[in-house]
Amino acid sequence: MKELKHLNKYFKKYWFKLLLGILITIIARIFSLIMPSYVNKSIQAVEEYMADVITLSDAKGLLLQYILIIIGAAILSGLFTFLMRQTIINVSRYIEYDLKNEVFDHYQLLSLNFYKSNRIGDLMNRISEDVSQVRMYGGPAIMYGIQTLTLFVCLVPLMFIKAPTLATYTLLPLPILSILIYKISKIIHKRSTKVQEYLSTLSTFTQESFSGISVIKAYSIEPRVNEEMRNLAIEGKDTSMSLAKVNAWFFPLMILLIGISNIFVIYIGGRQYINGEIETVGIIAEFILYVNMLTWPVAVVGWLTSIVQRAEASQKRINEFLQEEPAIKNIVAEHKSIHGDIEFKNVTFTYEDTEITALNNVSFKVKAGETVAILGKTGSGKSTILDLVARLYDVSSGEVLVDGVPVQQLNLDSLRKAIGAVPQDAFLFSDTIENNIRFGNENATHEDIVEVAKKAVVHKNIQGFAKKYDTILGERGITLSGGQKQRVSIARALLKDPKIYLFDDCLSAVDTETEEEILNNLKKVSESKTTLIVSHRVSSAKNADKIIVLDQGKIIQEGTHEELNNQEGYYKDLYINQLSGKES
Ligand SMILES: Nc1ncnc2c1ncn2[C@@H]1O[C@H](COP(=O)(O)OP(=O)(O)OP(=O)(O)O)[C@@H](O)[C@H]1O
Repeated sequence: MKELKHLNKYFKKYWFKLLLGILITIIARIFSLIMPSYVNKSIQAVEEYMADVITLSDAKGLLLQYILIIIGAAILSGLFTFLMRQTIINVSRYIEYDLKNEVFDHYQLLSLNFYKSNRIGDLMNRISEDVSQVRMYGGPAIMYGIQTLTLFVCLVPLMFIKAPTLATYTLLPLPILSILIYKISKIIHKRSTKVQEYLSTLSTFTQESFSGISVIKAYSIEPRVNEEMRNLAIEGKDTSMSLAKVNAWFFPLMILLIGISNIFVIYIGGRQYINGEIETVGIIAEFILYVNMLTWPVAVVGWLTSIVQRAEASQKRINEFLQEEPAIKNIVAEHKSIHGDIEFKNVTFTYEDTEITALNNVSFKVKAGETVAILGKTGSGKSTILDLVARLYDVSSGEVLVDGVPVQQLNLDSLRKAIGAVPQDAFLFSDTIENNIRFGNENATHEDIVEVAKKAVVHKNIQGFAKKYDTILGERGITLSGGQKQRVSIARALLKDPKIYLFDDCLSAVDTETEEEILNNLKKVSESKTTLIVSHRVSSAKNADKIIVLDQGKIIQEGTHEELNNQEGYYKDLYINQLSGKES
């Protein structure tokens, strides 16, 4: 139960509703207890009439009175059972909602390293499946727990007062039922976990098959994929069958044990009645009703134990992530407006997971408003520079300064709000094109969006779609070509109108003519903005105020287009190659 202590704050938050729910549960159970004794009384009244103790009209009057009481108690018990679900189950839904938000908010704080070291499926499972398991503890477990406790506290003593020997025999099979249900619940849990795991494998497989359908078709590997699918289906059938088999035991077992209890009641009760140890046959009917009322709560004891164990295991997994400290911490509370000067001072950076030193003692300065292009072979550390400016990672040694202040000492929100980043693989959400661009500025009007789309040279393409700016983009924007996606992503950054632009090879998928047009537009837009452009093309770099060439994490050349073109080296070779149309 140690892990579940995390939920205490939520129980405190909803204490009133919870307490009310507990009271209502107790009242609902007490009303349900009224019925069996009045069934007994009704039979007793008939017995008395048959023995000529009371007249027919007295018997009728008594029966009517008892029936009305039974109906009234059933209605009240039903009403309170409804209210019980409305309070306790509602509280569990609130807790589920709060916990999901808490986990999600925490996920948002965690840095990229966390996402790399944990699978997305695992993150999703903890926020959905595990939170649902925990909800069962916050709702059904409490509700059935209180119900069972109330019934036991009220009913068992009542049964012993009415007929002690009969009560002993009636209750005898129930603990066995409880233990059996507990054991079966555990097996059910194990097997349903396997089914869950299987389902997530299946969904990953199908998702990949559909996303990669063009590769599958191009390589003509449909038979292999079909075979894999067939094997997965067989595995799915086997795991589901093994779950169904054990599930099939649940209710028959319950019915068997209720049956045994009922036989005890009838046999022992009948003998006791014949021997005159119990005064009325109505007691037998009353006890049969008690047995039926007790069966579910007794079965629930076993079920509850396994629910609590599962909730504990799930909360443990949730807590593991909640206790994860964000690697990038925002230690400065006050916001600051950013001007746009950037400086790298002897920056070395090693990725923790791969231990690759992406940048090695890199130093350079960019004045606010300047444009700097970063070139170099693939894997030379270009994107890493942009990531460090946005403080997606913290440097291993050296300093990244923005406006002369180390980025760690800037408010993270201020820093990131001042940056408009266009990543290498433009990510678009499954939403309209307009909303995807609006991401850059929630308050922008349609006209603003059209204006930036024009600057990013994607307006004409968008106009070509039937629904224009309202075109919904599929998962990862599959309805757009690579170049269109890049340009929508550029429009999004332009709309933000930030102080610093970080363009990461974001024109790689557009033709050189469009590239030229976009670059001209960007030049106008970014006149007073600090701009870092990562590229493989000289055409994107030649107009920059400064060009930096990286190789294996080190700066090997630095200067303007003219300067670098006048010295032997990577830049000049690249320029000549690209001029003559060859690929570098
Ligand atoms: N997220 C990451 N985790 C671990 N290693 C990484 C990560 N990103 C990059 N690296 C490694 O760091 C080195 C520099 O990568 P970076 O992406 O900065 O290069 P790049 O010059 O932008 O390459 P490209 O031109 O291909 O985009 C590479 O060796 C790469 O494998």
